[in-house]
Amino acid sequence: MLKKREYPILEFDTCKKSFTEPSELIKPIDIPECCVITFFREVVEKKNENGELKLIAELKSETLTIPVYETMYEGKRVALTLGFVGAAASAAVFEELIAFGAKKFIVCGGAGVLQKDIAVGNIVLPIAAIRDEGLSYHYLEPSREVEANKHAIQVIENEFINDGIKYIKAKTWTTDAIYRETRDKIALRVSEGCVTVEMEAAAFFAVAQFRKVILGQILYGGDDLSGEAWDLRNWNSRKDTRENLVDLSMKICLKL
Ligand SMILES: O=P(O)(O)O[C@H]1O[C@H](CO)[C@@H](O)[C@H]1O
Ligand SMILES: O=c1cc[nH]c(=O)[nH]1
Repeated sequence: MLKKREYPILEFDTCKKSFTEPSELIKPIDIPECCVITFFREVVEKKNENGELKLIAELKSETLTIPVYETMYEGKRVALTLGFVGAAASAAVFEELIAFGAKKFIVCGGAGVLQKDIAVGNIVLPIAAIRDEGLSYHYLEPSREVEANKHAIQVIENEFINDGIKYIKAKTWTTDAIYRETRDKIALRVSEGCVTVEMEAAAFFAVAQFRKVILGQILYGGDDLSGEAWDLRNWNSRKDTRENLVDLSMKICLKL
């Protein structure tokens, strides 16, 4: 039996096998090896309306169904689907995609910025995430941070450099509690080297390590938490940034 610790979240189980093992519950499908998970729903919907996507699966949960599509990028098959907001739900979607047979992933989403000079739309490449969420503690021993996959970081950077895309390489703060981002917590995370805050990176990195699949994440600067008051900056209406990022993610994913 597991040793009881003061806090349940620290009771890490080294046993790799789950009672609910995804590979025993979910049958593999004919899914492309490369899969882009995006949080930009309107971009996926537009591609679907334009007839660019083929539905290959549906990930059902109690409250909503996430479509999994396949598309072609420069003559190659790539899967395209949506993330589910929050570490726990995103990790479940990710597990199911792995069980289907996908092996290489790029995630693209937005994040709050903790540094004033990161404009809306600026690209951030997270190299590690501060584990201020719960999900990753079920996959990896407790630690402050989880690193992103080094190969994925290299491939993403090569593409940014080749395409002349400016980017910031830094840590991100993954939180479960969007409405408990306090001044002092923001200052602490900045002192630890974080430039963004979001809700999924630590979970994606932890599951990827545990399942031995390749995953890289690309964020773009959204709302601003670096000033006196929170500034929405209309970040989620940046149509072009979001469309370009999904296409760029497909291009990079096929190079992983
Ligand atoms: O645009 P996305 O990637 O969803 O980013 C951020 O916005 C959501 C919170 O509103 C969380 O998912 C967080 O990570
Ligand atoms: O998690 C998040 C995402 C965007 N903006 C925030 O302040 N927090």
